[in-house]
Amino acid sequence: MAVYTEVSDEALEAFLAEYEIGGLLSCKGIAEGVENSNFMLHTDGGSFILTLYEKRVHAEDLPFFLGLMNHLAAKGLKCPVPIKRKDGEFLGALAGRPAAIISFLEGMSVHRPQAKHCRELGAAMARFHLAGQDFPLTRANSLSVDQWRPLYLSCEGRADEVQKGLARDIEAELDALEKIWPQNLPRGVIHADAFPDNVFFIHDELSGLIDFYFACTDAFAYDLAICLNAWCFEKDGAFNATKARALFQAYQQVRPLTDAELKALPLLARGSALRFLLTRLYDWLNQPPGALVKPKDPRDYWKRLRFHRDVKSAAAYGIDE
Ligand SMILES: Nc1ncnc2c1ncn2[C@@H]1O[C@H](COP(=O)(O)OP(=O)(O)O)[C@@H](O)[C@H]1O
Ligand SMILES: N[C@@H](CCOP(=O)(O)O)C(=O)O
Repeated sequence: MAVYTEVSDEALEAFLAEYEIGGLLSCKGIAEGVENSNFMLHTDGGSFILTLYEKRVHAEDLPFFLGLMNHLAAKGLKCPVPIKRKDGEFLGALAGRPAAIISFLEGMSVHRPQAKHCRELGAAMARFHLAGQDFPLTRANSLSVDQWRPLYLSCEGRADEVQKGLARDIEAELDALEKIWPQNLPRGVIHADAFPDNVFFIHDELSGLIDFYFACTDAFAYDLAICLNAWCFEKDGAFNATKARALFQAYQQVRPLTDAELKALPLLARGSALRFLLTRLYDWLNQPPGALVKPKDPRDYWKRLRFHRDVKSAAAYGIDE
């Protein structure tokens, strides 16, 4: 369960007194999620999500994340809105952690995405990329190519504990990708974690994106490569070209990809697979004793990485070049 920090009733009451959202009716921990402690909050003013930011979120990045949600919502994108405190700030502190309240978004994530969901996602990602273009803040991607080797080294040569051969493959991939990682692609604000658990639907219609806590300034096509890996592979690891085609077609109807972006896609997909392989590997090898959050299996992303290594062009993803 993703509640790492407990909150006392007294501390919560004092925290809520800084807002104008009415009195507390209930507050319950939310089981889903990996990174932060989340609570479902009901007050006289409505339903909200209370988040206490944990290990991977740095306090100095929070104005970017919260400001971005506010900016996107103002532009009509479906996403939570951060709630302002009486002092005009989005961010406060609770139980020794930075904390914020955001609006509750109706909808449910889909466990087995179909092509129609990928189509909805593609259009939403393109709208998101366009809506972020005049967001004034920037944030470097702290999990991009230059961070992958340090992340791997922090796993202390233990990759083969997960599966024999993994270490050799990761090292070869790092050597290759560090040399040929695409530069100068169209860039702007990307979500960087638009996995199915972070996209809500109501009756198969996308009702909003959540969890902007990996958002950063990077290549738009890299964001799509992340979606490709997260949405277009089956549970058994098989690639589904119909879903990929739906994702890219819908994206391109709103924001056409440039030739350079199309050419770079196989590499971006490899890099995206390596990025999630590495964070999952780290979490797998560093499970805190008694942790209730089950780490995700890094091997799923190893399979994706090997798939993309053999891809020669974006045509393999169902895109007409
Ligand atoms: N604005 C929101 N509206 C409704 N539910 C939300 C909202 N934000 C988060 N949640 C719920 O909390 C869960 C965890 O949120 P998430 O931001 O993904 O956490 P983490 O960053 O810890 O992974 C989500 O799966 C969802 O159930
Ligand atoms: N999406 C990442 C893990 C981050 O979890 P989230 O709940 O913050 O999306 C992965 O699948 O490795």
